[in-house]
Amino acid sequence: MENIVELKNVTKKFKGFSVNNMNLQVKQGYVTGFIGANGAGKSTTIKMIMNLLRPDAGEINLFGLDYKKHEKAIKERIGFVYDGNVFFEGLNLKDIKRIVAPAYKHWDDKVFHQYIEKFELPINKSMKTFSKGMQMKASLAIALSHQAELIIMDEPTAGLDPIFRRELLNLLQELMIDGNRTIFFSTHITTDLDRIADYIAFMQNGELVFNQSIHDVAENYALVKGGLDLLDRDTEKAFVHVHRASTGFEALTKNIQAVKNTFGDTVVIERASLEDIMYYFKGGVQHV
Ligand SMILES: Nc1ncnc2c1ncn2[C@@H]1O[C@H](COP(=O)(O)OP(=O)(O)OP(=O)(O)O)[C@@H](O)[C@H]1O
Repeated sequence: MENIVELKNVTKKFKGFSVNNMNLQVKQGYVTGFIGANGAGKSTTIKMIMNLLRPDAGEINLFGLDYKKHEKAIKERIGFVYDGNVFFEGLNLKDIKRIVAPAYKHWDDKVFHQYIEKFELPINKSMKTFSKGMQMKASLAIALSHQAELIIMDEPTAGLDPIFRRELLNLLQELMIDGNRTIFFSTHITTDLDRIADYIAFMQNGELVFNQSIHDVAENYALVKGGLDLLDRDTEKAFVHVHRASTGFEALTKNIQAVKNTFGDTVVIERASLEDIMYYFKGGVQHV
């Protein structure tokens, strides 16, 4: 099975916001980073993938199974790391483990204790005394202790200090070595993705803009700089969005070849970072 998560024409409407007709595939054996501005709909999508929120229309399959018939079998195979305390606040990790472990067929006590030690978490202290980073670590320790094939994380690096963030990225890389695991996670820290992501799914205003390999993103998107005299209604079509300044323009293209054909060497073409891409897509008029 190539796609471990598959959303087909998924729609979810809230007052003032909707996820529209979303089609998303998460490839097995790879790390997919899920990006988008605040309020783009990432958490809503993740909640639907986790069956914490029901779509109004469309289909969601995980491991080729649907939640209606296979909820337990699906959840068994997922490690979910959530930004926030999903556990009972008053409990300590020992109690939580006692509650959570029996729910998983493949719970591994030894692995759990290894992570608790590695993350330097107190096992007898109430979770309400944990810092945000400690709560994230606890959530991660549990997610990694039942041989999950798919790890889903909603902003796992938010609130972590830079050292643990780097350690976490290394750990995720290690987890990928056996080739059977898939990781899907949302983040605002796009530099983390340069380090570990194979695919980038980019969402804006409730719609998936693209889901491409990081290599294809680098091949397709670029920043273009040049003089204002080069711009007219036709040449501007080569761009997602153009910023004008008195000194010239800077624009994002999703078709480098078209830019080369149109402008030749009258413009400068530079690599676009994921932040550049998000920024320009947010900018307004889109020729997509
Ligand atoms: N239960 C709900 N009822 C009504 N509106 C909601 C609900 N949940 C989310 N929304 C709205 O849906 C939109 C998308 O929110 P969502 O949390 O999915 O965005 P996000 O991309 O995860 O943002 P962030 O990066 O800030 O976490 C927001 O406008 C939010 O207010």
